[in-house]
Amino acid sequence: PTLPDPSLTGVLAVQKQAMAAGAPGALTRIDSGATVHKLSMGKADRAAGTVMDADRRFRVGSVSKSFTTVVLMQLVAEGRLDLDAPANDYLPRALPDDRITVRHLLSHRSGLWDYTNDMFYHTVPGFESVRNKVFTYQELIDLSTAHAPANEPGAAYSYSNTNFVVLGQMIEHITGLPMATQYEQRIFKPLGLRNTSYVHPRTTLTGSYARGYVRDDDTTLPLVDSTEQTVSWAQSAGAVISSSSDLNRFFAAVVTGKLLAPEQLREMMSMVPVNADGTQSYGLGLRGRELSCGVTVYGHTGTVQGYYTYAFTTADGKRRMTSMANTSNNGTVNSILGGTLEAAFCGTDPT
Ligand SMILES: C[C@@H](NC(=O)[C@@H](C)NC(=O)CCCC[C@H](NC(=O)C[NH3+])C(=O)[O-])C(=O)O
Repeated sequence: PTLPDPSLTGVLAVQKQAMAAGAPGALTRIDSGATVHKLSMGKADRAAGTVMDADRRFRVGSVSKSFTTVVLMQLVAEGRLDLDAPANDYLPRALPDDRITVRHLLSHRSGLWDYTNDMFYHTVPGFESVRNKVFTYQELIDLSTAHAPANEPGAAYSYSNTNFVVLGQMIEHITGLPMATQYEQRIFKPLGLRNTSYVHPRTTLTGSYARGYVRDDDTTLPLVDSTEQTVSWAQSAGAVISSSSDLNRFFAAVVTGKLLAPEQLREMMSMVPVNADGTQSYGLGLRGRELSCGVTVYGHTGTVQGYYTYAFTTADGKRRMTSMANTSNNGTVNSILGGTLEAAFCGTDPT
């Protein structure tokens, strides 16, 4: 089906509402065939008064999970591991349950507790206590396995950062190479993603970037500049830095088979509904969203201190959109920002 044209007034209205709800700034980039739309407003740096622009780099949070998945699925294609084998076959230290498979980790069905639930129970104190910390994968996994699992392996979808920390440890254990090298050699370099990097545990962003501001649980308190952090609490689950242009190019490359063989792409895009009306689904390290105009888009969302991201493409890669607002711990901003999907892919206005 041909998609309606994007509604640029719709994107601007969504971004304006996101700012009214507390985001210092917002950016959106739509690539529709050869046409590029770049929309931005507000501030990239509140103290300096620097205006936002759509080319700035930012922390993408869980969109990193799709990058980690591509690396892992390439290893599957190379015969280095089997999706339905026990994860314990490929780890330096066994998880408590041998029934957890690699696929369970990729689809958030392992039941492994998400250690960030405790780590960030109090948003700003939790952030301040880890922002300069460097964790090993094992330390994060141990934080998780100190808790009972959320469900039996395979029994339910329960989103957990722990799953993708285990997958990062698994990839390094199998290949003997750091995730940074894997991302660079298998994705960043082949696709020419010059504004994408994995610099864990370095805390600074380079080049032109947006600063991020996390909101305190006490919303009467000022925003906290959360731009510099190791993101060691997330690593292969959330530490990639990228840009709207690079994320649009990445997801188009994924769905058009530039990074994965057909069998592995089919596995990654085999979606399971995760909400009551089935409009939201999860495949392997990939979110699916069915929009009001009947099109399903594929990609990932991201939430890291100071940054909300939506990065999605149509199944044929012809239209893709990345949207970011530089605040977090503000559910209103996050759900408002999701309105850019409707504007970009269905041409609707949020009026
Ligand atoms: C949901 C999202 N997940 C991610 O991007 C991962 C990497 N982020 C998180 O798990 C949230 C960490 C806390 C953020 C903090 N929140 C709190 O501290 C809450 N007390 C904040 O909002 O800055 C996804 O998959 O789409």
